[in-house]
Amino acid sequence: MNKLLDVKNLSIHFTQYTKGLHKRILPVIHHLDLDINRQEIMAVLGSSGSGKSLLAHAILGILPENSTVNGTIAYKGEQLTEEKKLLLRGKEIRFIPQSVTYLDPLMKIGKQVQLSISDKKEAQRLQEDIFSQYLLQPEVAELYPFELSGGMTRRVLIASAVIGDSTLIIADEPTPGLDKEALTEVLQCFTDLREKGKSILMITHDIEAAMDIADRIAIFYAGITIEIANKADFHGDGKQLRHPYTKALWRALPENGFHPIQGNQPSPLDGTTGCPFHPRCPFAKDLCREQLPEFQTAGNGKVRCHYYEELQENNNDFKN
Ligand SMILES: Nc1ncnc2c1ncn2[C@@H]1O[C@H](COP(=O)(O)OP(=O)(O)OP(=O)(O)O)[C@@H](O)[C@H]1O
Ligand code: NI
Repeated sequence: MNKLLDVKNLSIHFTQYTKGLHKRILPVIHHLDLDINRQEIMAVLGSSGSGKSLLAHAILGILPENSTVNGTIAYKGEQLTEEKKLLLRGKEIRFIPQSVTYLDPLMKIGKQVQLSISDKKEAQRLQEDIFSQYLLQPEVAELYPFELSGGMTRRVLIASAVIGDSTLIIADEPTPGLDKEALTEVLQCFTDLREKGKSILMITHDIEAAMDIADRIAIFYAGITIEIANKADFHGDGKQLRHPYTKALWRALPENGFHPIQGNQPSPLDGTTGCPFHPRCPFAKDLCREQLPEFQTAGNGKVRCHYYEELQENNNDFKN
């Protein structure tokens, strides 16, 4: 079976208690769908707050206590239960966290990396090997997290995630703050890992990095997957792209004319009905305001838009 991970209709809400102990339910993710094949790099694109990190945390089983998850996550064809997540986390499924605060500030770097190796006898040797592979000087093992530069910290986080036998690597924003050279290095490291048979879920804001190395790209908007496209769909005038938001993201790139997108993504508390993009969509009709579109197969991708076929045909008239 080619499919490694299959997330269907995932929703997450948080239960909060406000002043006077009033209970409030905060629905932050509604309909996330995502699948990853073996030996594939799947990028997840979406603006801040669209639910990218929460999806990663749901797969890993590290969501906060006050969260409730619905929907299904299958791994290798079987339901990924909380017990299984605990068994696989840090072993078959590895995580490169978004925040460097995941490193223990009081533990030397070498020791921290060794913690992720199950064969304790081999831990030091493997850690030294991986450091040389990631161009980290042996002395780095003796440093504390605050002594590392941004680029070095990223490399340490990546090195500890790829050490040993993993099948799926989830990288949450692995590239911000890197200079061009370090960025190329990190992206190359991901394509090497794919060559070695691993699958990678790469969460990013960087559409260009995504297009550089991903096989497919999933686009999230306000906690909903609105499109899954092949890398090849991102070219020319964007005609192959299906959702108006994806088309708008494409057209906002400097090389495509820098057409900005007006407005903001709705917050979970706005109570926006229908398609979450409708307040910003120049093509929105009554149906878009009333009903959330189904996530449907469209060519070799998927889209959640009532009028995507019409839009694909009239791509050149696209205005925003
Ligand atoms: N513990 C929490 N309690 C309440 N709301 C939360 C919690 N964690 C996240 N959220 C909300 O869920 C939404 C999605 O958050 P998430 O961290 O997944 O976004 P993201 O796409 O990773 O954004 P960024 O690009 O900024 O990292 C946001 O609106 C966020 O405020
Ligand atoms: Ni995030």
